[in-house]
Amino acid sequence: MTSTSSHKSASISWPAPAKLNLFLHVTGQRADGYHELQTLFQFIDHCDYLDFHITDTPDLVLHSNISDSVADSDNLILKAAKSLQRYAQYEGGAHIWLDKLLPMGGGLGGGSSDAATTLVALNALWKTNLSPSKLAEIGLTLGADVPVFINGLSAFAEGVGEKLITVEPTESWYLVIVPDVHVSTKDIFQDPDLPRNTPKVDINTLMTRKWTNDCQKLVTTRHPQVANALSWLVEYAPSRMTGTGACVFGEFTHSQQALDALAELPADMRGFVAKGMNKSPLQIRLEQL
Ligand SMILES: C[C@@](CO)(OP(=O)(O)O)[C@H](O)COP(=O)(O)OP(=O)(O)OC[C@H]1O[C@@H](n2ccc(N)nc2=O)[C@H](O)[C@@H]1O
Ligand SMILES: Nc1ncnc2c1ncn2[C@@H]1O[C@H](COP(=O)(O)OP(=O)(O)O)[C@@H](O)[C@H]1O
Repeated sequence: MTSTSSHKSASISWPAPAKLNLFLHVTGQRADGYHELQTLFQFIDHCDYLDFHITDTPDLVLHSNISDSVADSDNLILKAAKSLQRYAQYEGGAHIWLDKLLPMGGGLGGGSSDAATTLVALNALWKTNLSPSKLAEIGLTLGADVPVFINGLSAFAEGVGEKLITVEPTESWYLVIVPDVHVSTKDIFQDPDLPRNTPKVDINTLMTRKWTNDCQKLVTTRHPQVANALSWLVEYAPSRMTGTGACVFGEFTHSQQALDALAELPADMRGFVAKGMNKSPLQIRLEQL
């Protein structure tokens, strides 16, 4: 059930941060059609926020500012809450408030992050006490990016994104541009022009190699808005796309450099400055309980 009510519980919000794919390689395709990836995930301090009010009755109710664009039956927050309730055979429920601040479908992983925050927060509030690895297993059924958000640490990922090794890339400052276009992950992975056989890289070479995104060429060819954003951004910093797009990010050493570039952003582009974080804001919130 969705309500557009603006009423919020008094509890302190739980963050659901965005991620960047600092690089993204497509290394193969599985028999079920899914693609094998190698990627480097880092969180940024730009988040959605969720509030939870637990109830004795089993209803799960979502109050959100995206109820017009995402139906309840599709919303990963309700799917996550239902999965946990079912797995743990929990008899109560929850009212959940979502303050959606992250752009949707931009390769920042907001939907997966909302799902991860729901699993982590309700596991704590319902006292269902599932281990992080069990939560990640439940999360993986909702989206390939959910496990890294549950794990809460920057990671080199393989498989479809579920095999995680913790790494600590530099916590740079990023100028993220949000092109005004929706890129369908499914369409990109179905396109015959997507390169699918990048040789696997060795974890020991990660930090010294040039970071690239195998989906970028295809997405910029299909979507001039993404190409325009990148050609503007590369004048200021090393830049590339996150996930299957559409967002692109430039990497800066100091916040002021990123803010100076943001101040020059053409009027027809939208963007924000964020800090890379190797420990996610969700993990930090959890440790404060
Ligand atoms: C590419 C990545 C990298 O972080 O990010 P996003 O750009 O979505 O954030 C993710 O792995 C996205 O994973 P996930 O969020 O589960 O993808 P979905 O939107 O569910 O995938 C839509 C469709 O894309 C295809 N797909 C997705 C992931 C993958 N490794 N191989 C695929 O072939 C499948 O056909 C799937 O049905
Ligand atoms: N809570 C949610 N927040 C955002 N998108 C959601 C949510 N639940 C389901 N979705 C669906 O997931 C799609 C992908 O969302 P998102 O995770 O923001 O992008 P991406 O996978 O490109 O990083 C959205 O277009 C939307 O249809």
